[in-house]
Amino acid sequence: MNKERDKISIRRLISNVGYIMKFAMEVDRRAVITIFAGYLICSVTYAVYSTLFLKYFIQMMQDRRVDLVQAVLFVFAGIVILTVSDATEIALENWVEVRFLKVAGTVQRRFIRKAADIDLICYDNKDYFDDFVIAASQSEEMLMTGVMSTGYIIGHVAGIFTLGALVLSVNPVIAVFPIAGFVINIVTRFKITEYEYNYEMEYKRIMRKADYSKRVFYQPEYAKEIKLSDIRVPLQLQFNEAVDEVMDQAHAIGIRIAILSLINWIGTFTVMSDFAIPVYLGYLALVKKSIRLGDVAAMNNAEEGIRNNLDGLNYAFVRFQKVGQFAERFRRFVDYEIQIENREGIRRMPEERQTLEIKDMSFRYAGADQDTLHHISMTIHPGEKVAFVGENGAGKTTFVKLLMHLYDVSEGSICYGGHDIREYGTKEYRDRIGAVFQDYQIYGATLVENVLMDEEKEGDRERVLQALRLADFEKKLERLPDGLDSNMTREFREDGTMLSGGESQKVAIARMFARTGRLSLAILDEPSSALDPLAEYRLNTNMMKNAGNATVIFISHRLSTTRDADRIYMFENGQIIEEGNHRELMELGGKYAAMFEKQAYYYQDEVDLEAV
Ligand SMILES: Nc1ncnc2c1ncn2[C@@H]1O[C@H](COP(=O)(O)OP(=O)(O)OP(=O)(O)O)[C@@H](O)[C@H]1O
Repeated sequence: MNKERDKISIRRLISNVGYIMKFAMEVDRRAVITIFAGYLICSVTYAVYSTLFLKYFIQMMQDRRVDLVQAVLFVFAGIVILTVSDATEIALENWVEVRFLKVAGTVQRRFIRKAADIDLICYDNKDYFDDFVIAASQSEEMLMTGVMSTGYIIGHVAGIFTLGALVLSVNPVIAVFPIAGFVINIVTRFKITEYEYNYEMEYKRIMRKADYSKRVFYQPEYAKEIKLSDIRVPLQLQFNEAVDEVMDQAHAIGIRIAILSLINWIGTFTVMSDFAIPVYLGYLALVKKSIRLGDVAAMNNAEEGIRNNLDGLNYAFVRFQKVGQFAERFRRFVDYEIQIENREGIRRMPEERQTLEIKDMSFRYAGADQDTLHHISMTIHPGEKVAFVGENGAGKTTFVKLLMHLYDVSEGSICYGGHDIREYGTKEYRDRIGAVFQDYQIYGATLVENVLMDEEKEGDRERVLQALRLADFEKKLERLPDGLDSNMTREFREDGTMLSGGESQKVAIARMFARTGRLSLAILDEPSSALDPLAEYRLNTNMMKNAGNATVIFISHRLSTTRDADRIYMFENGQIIEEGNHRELMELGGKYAAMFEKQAYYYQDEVDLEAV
């Protein structure tokens, strides 16, 4: 966690709280106004009851101005006022709980929509990512705290004004006591909150490491390796170190907080209220005889009320401080302007398949100190089958991510049909591209949804069946309990289907076949890495046969799969160092030829697939 980024000025803090309130009003104006009005009513009625009512009652009794019936009626009126005040508060608090479930739902819906649309670049930036995770996980709590604290503040300020007016009308000196207590309280409380907040941030930073180790020990996908290796040792060490560090921090901050709390308690409660006020009121009533018995009771209650309201105000401010700090992230998330994903474009995508032209293009990841791709140029005509090869980390996946417009290029351009792809609406452009990446996912949904990657509509089934057939998944499909409706993963169902690595990859590949009719460009990033040689062979033949007129770009480390490509590009350190078809590159006798020969040597015993 970046400490500098967490430091914000008081002005910014106030503006952040204002931002949260505006957001809350936008989501549920009625709830916010009801909360404010409710706390205002509770506070004023209680202030009136505990002072004016009591004062007149005692004075009437003292002066014997009332008979029994009047006294009973007066008491009854008091009970009614008190009941209204308390009942409003209780009802309000219960109502808020329920109402905020609705607010939370609305906020979560908005956040999920935004998170799904956020640019990929944000996932590469640790700070953005932290902002998003924290903003999304704490948004409801923060909104509720912000609104409730504002409600409390309105109530407390109204209470202080009502009671303050009464105190000032009797004896202004009495007002000094709660104010002095308030000052001690606010200074110490703010400091305590600052310590607590810093600790919380440090805790999150330190525990991220520990959480990682914990996650690794709990999750099934790590279980095999954990049992079969000693990776647990460094992870356990990491966990222990994090816990020790957190404990040291807690100890250091704990002592400071304890001292401040003591000062706070002595200053605020003991000296100011329990001792100073009663003594001063006693002096006024008994020695100076400047106030009456009713006034003593009313003043004592008023002072207590003012102090409680000031304390409440104080707590509300402290909570504001937290809300304001968290809101910094919330704001960054809500205000983040989605750049690529929501781009509408100024040009419609052409209906016909077009040439893809990359012109002197370079790319650098955000925060990186050098380019990952350098001055790449190439032209891919419609329907061509093109292979990208090269060592790990050479930049092949980055290049296809740029072709899919998941990032904007840093220099140069990518053109489709003669126009920069930034001129097309992102969604419309991507709609024509099918991609299977190395890190595809199988989702906790039915098989048919996993292939369509969309809701199922009428007439989709036949297409999905055909796609699964082409992806060589037919045999497995016959064995699935509910066929296309089988639930994948055990995320939500005990009896969910767990696919093997190769089977999952076939489902991912079927996604591509399910769309081939509509595709202009099919991208396969090592589509056959988890397949056995036979399945790989079938995949390649099916892909070439069924891609129709779509341009196919595939990345592969097994050079036996690239032989039939129209053109092969060899990547090295973010540059293209060789290009041509298999025969040309072999004749060139460069890096491709050397790599191919090395692989041929290792795989010479591989099955003669043409014969299968
Ligand atoms: N999100 C990212 N942020 C910063 N650097 C990245 C990011 N993704 C990849 N890189 C870096 O870019 C370089 C190229 O990675 P890329 O995945 O494009 O290589 P590749 O040729 O596809 O490798 P492989 O064959 O192993 O899949 C690598 O050095 C990698 O560390």
